[in-house]
Amino acid sequence: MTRTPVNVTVTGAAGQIGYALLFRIASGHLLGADVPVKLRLLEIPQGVKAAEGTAMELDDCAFPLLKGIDIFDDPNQGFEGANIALLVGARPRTKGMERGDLLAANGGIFKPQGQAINAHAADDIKVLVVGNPANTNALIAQQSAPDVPAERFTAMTRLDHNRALTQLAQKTGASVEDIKRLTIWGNHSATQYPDIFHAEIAGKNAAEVVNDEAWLADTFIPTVAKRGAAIIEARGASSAASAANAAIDHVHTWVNGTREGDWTSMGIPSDGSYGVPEGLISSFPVTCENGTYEIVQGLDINEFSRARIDASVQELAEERDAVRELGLI
Ligand SMILES: NC(=O)C1=CN([C@@H]2O[C@H](COP(=O)(O)OP(=O)(O)OC[C@H]3O[C@@H](n4cnc5c(N)ncnc54)[C@H](O)[C@@H]3O)[C@@H](O)[C@H]2O)C=CC1
Ligand SMILES: O=C([O-])CC(=O)C(=O)O
Repeated sequence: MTRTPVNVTVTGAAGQIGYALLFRIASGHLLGADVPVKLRLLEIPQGVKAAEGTAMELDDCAFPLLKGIDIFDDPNQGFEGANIALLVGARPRTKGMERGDLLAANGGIFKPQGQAINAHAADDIKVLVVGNPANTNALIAQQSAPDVPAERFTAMTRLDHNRALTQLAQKTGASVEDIKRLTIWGNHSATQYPDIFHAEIAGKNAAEVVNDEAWLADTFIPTVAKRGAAIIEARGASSAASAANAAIDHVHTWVNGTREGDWTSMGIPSDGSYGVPEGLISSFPVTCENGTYEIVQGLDINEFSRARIDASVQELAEERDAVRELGLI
């Protein structure tokens, strides 16, 4: 039986992450080696020509699963029939820009995109927001799409999750695939909290294996939380290939499920679990099955973790209040 292609809309398609992302979507890494895709690339008018160049290269790969590429500069067309939307394009912070200016500039992108998703996307749309500030951009898009179930809007903390896995593996000499149940809580920002208290390394509690609270507080957490800045410092450009890889992982896990006995981290609208105010798009431990996710319940949160989760959630609440004041939600 021939499968109907899945429509995947990618915004910011001509950017750094877009260039690292599109070839992997087209080669089957996003949804699976047997799932045909059609790409819908959304750019601003100045980005269209570069997106056309990338589309030429995609054609030149002769990917068997790639059933079409269309390029748009109008979100209403870009999200038409979209089953999966990767919102990558965002307004970066430039010199002298205050946080409020950044939120306002991104509101000008994510509000109309949320409205376009509401009006034109397929009924089964799943949205991943990558563009920063990812959690609050996701909140703006979600609030602008009242007819789409809120849980379909997610923000990317999988890059943080993957960074934490490797830091922990390198510290303990374990292999990344032996590590399970690690969690990123809160915001995709320097306040995020990578939590190893429930993680397991080859079946043993990770915090007990590490047994070094000073390393946790002074090395592990800041290394993971500030990794984006460290990459910018070293590379002279922000994480692109690793961010694209994390976006692939996020959607692949959401659609195809978490592995047995493990969970992942996703920024999702809070249902009030773990004291995170309902509606904030915050990172939680989640399991995925059959294209849906559920927050892992019943974890004991110790004092060390509680203070850090609360601080990151407080930052999310402040960002929400700021965009509310700007009339964006
Ligand atoms: N959540 C996460 O873990 C991470 C998030 N990021 C964020 O991802 C975003 C993209 O990063 P890069 O690709 O490196 O940036 P980039 O600047 O190379 O590309 C962004 C692209 O978005 C396009 N764009 C801007 N406004 C748009 C709109 N309204 N509609 C469609 N396209 C639009 C631009 O023309 C540009 O081609 C940034 O906000 C970055 O901070 C980056 C790394 C990790
Ligand atoms: O700050 C940025 O643009 C990059 C980023 O989010 C990250 O690498 O985690």
